[in-house]
Amino acid sequence: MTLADRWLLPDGIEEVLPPHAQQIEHLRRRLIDLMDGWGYDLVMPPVLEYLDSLLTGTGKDLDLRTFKVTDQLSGRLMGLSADTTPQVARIDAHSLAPEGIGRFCYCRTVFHTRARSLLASRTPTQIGAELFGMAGVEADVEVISLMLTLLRASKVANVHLDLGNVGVYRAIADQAAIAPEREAELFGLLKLKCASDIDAWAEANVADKAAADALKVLARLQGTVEQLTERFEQLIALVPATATELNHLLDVTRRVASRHPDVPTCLDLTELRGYQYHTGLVFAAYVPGYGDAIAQGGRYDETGKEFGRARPARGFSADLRVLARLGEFAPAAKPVVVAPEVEDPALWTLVQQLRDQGMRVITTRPQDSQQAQQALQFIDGQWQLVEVPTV
Ligand SMILES: N[C@@H](Cc1c[nH]c[nH+]1)C(=O)O
Repeated sequence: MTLADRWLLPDGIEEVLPPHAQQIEHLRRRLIDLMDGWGYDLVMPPVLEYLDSLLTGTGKDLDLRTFKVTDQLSGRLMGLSADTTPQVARIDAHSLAPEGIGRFCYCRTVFHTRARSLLASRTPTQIGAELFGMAGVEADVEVISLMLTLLRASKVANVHLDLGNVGVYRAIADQAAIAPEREAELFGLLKLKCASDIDAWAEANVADKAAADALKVLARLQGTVEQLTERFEQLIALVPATATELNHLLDVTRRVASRHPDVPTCLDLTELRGYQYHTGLVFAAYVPGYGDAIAQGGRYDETGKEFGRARPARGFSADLRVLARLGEFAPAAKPVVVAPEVEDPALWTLVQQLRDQGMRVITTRPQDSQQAQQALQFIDGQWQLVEVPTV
């Protein structure tokens, strides 16, 4: 290993330097405060815990994405958290188990063995919110509105929203009686959104004619509410069990559109989310020029059951560093003052006062003070704040 190799960071793992680190930290405070204003309590789940509880109720995707280590104390396998959502579900079901509605938010680093996409980090700073114990359209509208408000506060421009519903797929898959070992194939094809391949797969693998036709319709369910109304009706005629979730999707879409008329909204029923714990409505926000969702979430009513308490659950997550990079959020710059390196109690007191007032006071030699707008100087027997002439 050469000296240069020793300094190399692994692929997908990065350090954040000034001024970006401070910008991200300011954005974090802004967004946590914002979620606090919506009644969401901050939680800090452990970064490392037993694998069993970390992966309860989640799909293979999250398992593959989780770094595993052996605990020297218990000999059991532990995992580094790759997603905060199941941990917050555990907090809601078990650690806190609030009587009424539970609203929680978080912001911390999670770890991925493989990045989620070519653009993503392997150590994203996951920020998000989870809402428990509230069912119905209002709950989905609240969570989506909070996500869009966070994106606006991050000053991310031109956001558009995609909405889907995993429950619709599930209803069709149930009627089609797809063998579990074949389901991954279909999932893969839907992810690629290639309608002709899905048609061929349905013909070859699904005996129930209505369910096979429904899969073909599903493969083409991408567009606006107006464009898809007729196909929704076709789908309900083929698989009546899809009706509840499709109508729910339409309700949520209309309510979100009326609250956020500036955010273009599209439906995409082939969007099935990666971690496979979602059970109903799913959504994701995109911006032009970034080929990946910048925030995503959905409903996952089953996860709490694994921890002894099933109740309605939905939430969203984003990578704070992506929001800071794509958004225009800029914290107000603090005034910079330089103070000379002189040991004088009067100067020390004044420096502390100015720092308490929110100024950035740097003790330095005058010749090192290029970035300062003001300086403390000893004039007429006392320390005074003077403007530094800009050159
Ligand atoms: N944690 C999920 C998003 C989510 C939060 N809550 C529900 N879904 C993700 O990162 O994809």
